[in-house]
Amino acid sequence: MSSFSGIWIPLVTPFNAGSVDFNALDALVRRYARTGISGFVALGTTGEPAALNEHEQDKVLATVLSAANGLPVVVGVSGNHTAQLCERVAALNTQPIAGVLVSAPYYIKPSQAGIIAHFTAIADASRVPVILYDIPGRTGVRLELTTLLELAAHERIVAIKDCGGSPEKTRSLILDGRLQVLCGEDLDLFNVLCEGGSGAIAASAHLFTERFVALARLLGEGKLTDARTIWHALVPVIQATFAEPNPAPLKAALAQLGSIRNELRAPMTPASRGLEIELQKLGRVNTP
Ligand SMILES: O=C(O)C1=N[C@H](C(=O)O)C[C@H](O)C1
Repeated sequence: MSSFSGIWIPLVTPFNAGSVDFNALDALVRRYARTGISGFVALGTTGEPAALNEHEQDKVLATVLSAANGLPVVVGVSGNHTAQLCERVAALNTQPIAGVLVSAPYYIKPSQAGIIAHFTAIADASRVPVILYDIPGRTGVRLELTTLLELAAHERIVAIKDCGGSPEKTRSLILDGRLQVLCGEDLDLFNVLCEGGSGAIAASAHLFTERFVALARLLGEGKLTDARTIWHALVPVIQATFAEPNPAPLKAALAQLGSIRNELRAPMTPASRGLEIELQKLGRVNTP
């Protein structure tokens, strides 16, 4: 059975003078692959996939796969045209990927029955595991608990990236036990892992990655006091990472570290100067 647990990094897509910076992406992935993370998400929300054409998306995936050093790679898939997404997933299945991370159809607000049919069609079209991505703040549509429990019966739907905003729903899914629950709301990470979540897909884990890994390990071992110390130091970093639209703060922080250029594609804009200064201070405070 595939395991979606531990800390997964939903990678940023570096740019340089308007083009995708594949060298920077390659170097990032090689570095993170040595930090103890469980895997990567390519083309997740943080990777600005809507700003990439198909050729760029394919090349990003190829770059991540070749640099991941054997770590599993999940690919983000989003859209609201069920048949087209089934074709996309079937095409992705030809790649050595660990799964697809599929968000609910955005903008058009289908019924729960429509959502069940959508995910079922995609899971039927896939040979690799499907991770549901519940993020109503971005898609405009909630995945109700009954919907998720029905989808959990599908043999290829094995996990959820949970940004659903409902601790009760998260708890019910953990107790149900059929879907591995990956926290997708970084500030909820400590609580979700304590409740029995399997891990996290956390954009903020681009920063102080080893500490996120240690946090998950310590909580798994029941070492609450040590885990708390790490968590309390990470909270301001996570807050700053999401103080402005993701991935702008993250790209500013990674640029300060010299890993990438501080560039996004329109309509996304770079972090404000004030936040850049705050990120710089946090980097100094948190650097051992
Ligand atoms: O790219 C992702 O996957 C993530 N997206 C969330 C978001 O941008 O809302 C945040 C999460 O940390 C990972």
